[in-house]
Amino acid sequence: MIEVRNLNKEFDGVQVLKGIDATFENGKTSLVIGTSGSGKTVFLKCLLGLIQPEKGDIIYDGQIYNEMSGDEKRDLKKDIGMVFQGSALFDSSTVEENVMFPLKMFTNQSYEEKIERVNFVLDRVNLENANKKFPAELSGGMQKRVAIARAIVMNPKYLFCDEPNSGLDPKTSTVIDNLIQEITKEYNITTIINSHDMNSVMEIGEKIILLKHGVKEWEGTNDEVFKTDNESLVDFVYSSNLFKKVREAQLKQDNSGS
Ligand SMILES: Nc1ncnc2c1ncn2[C@@H]1O[C@H](COP(=O)(O)OP(=O)(O)OP(=O)(O)O)[C@@H](O)[C@H]1O
Repeated sequence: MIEVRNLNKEFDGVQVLKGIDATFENGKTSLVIGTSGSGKTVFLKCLLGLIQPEKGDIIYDGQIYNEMSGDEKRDLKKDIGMVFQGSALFDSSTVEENVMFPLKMFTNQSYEEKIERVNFVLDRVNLENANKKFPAELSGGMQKRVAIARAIVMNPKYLFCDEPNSGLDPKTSTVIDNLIQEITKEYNITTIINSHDMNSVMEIGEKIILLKHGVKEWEGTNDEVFKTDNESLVDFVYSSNLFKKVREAQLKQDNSGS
């Protein structure tokens, strides 16, 4: 579980995160949504320890980040898996080498132990025969699977994904979303996804946090999205005509049922 309390971050006097409070539970897929520039990436970078907030606490399973020793912070890094926007694979390394990288960085395992774990996670993301391929030989969806395999190879407690569907077609996006959600439940991971993909919101948003100009504007589940009166959320969702129609149909159905 990750708890965020009164998180504040500013750059050159401009406040980009304004007193964010949030709780992210393990075994659940939480989405942080919001328009471009709303503060999603800065928020994720604060959680990753890449940016130091001026004020507020980030608490990982009861441990306050700012009170951790250097060793504890290093240990925490091993517990965090990250899927970057655009996959961020090493182009000149094979799939196997890409996925093995964190094990080489953080463990003293033998080659046999490492390759056993690599094969296990590749199998888990349905990439059994891709060990010796290079990223350029794979489709965008397959590259994303490799990125997920690499993110979970250390058996993380926390999984952060920055726009995991960017560049993917809607069908492949859904497959990747479902894979992330399945893995989250299977291994009881606390998963936080930055997204502006409404499909993802509706498909896997067990908890959704809407940021607007650095403020937490709304919080709820995917079931609650279409019933909300929150203007900012409606504005965000209504930018897609498809969802506008779905909401109208949903409200009509609810009204006729009551
Ligand atoms: N290192 C930085 N220095 C100065 N300003 C920054 C820095 N990083 C982010 N910002 C500013 O913080 C605000 C929030 O940016 P952020 O990247 O978190 O938005 P976002 O919601 O992730 O947008 P997008 O969906 O486009 O990725 C923006 O106004 C941005 O210009």
